[in-house]
Amino acid sequence: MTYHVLRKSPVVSIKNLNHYFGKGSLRKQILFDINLELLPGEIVLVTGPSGSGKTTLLTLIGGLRSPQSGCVQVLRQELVGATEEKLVQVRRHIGYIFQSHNLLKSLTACQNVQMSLELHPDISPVEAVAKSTALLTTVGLANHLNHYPDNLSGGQKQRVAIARALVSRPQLVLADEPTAALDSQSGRNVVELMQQLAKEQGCTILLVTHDNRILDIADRIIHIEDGHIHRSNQHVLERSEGS
Ligand SMILES: Nc1ncnc2c1ncn2[C@@H]1O[C@H](COP(=O)(O)OP(=O)(O)OP(=O)(O)O)[C@@H](O)[C@H]1O
Repeated sequence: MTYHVLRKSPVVSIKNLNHYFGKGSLRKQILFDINLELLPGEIVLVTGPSGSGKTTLLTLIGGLRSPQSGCVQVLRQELVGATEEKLVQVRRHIGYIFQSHNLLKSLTACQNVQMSLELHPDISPVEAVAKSTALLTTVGLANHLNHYPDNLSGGQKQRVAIARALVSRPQLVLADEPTAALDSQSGRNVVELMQQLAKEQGCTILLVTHDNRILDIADRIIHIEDGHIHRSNQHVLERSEGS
């Protein structure tokens, strides 16, 4: 019973979130009264025109900037009014995947993945190598463990970034246009891999995209326009499977 309740409690719960950039006469509202819940294991896509506020929402949920008003609960922590220390704590339990993969050029694929485990003191260096090797093998890079990013293709770099985001088994993964720099087949492979790993690990994925070709991986699609959530399609897959 308790387990059931815990499973269903949201990973992200946002109430009445407004966000502004700039000061004085340049102050501009970017997000308007956002209300949103993400449940464990859900894959939720965020679509919307350029400049509509998608990345801003993602960075607020990710504790990469401080939310100014409303309630933003992430992994049971309130981020509105949180100290920088608390934000850092929350970030440790989130996996991030960005368009430009952000791999360190001076580190090999395996070292890039290991890096995200260094934040977890309970994982020894030997375990970190083993976990990183295992996940890079899962994403099809067993033969590229010691390659540097410059010697990997765009799709391979993005797969390293996925391994890095997921190796610590985060409950929440935030992805900002992870397929933008990839050709259509690599993009497809990358999101299917994210979907497979997320379902295996039971983590929630929030993914911002302009890429209509990947919408079918979503359990739910949220559409943002001019800082407002315009549509939130519940359980896309369930409905299309049932029809
Ligand atoms: N640091 C900032 N300071 C001031 N304005 C900003 C800042 N970051 C974003 N904005 C503005 O906020 C609005 C929303 O930007 P945001 O990047 O969230 O949109 P987006 O929907 O992710 O766009 P895109 O699809 O082009 O990435 C835009 O008008 C942008 O110019």
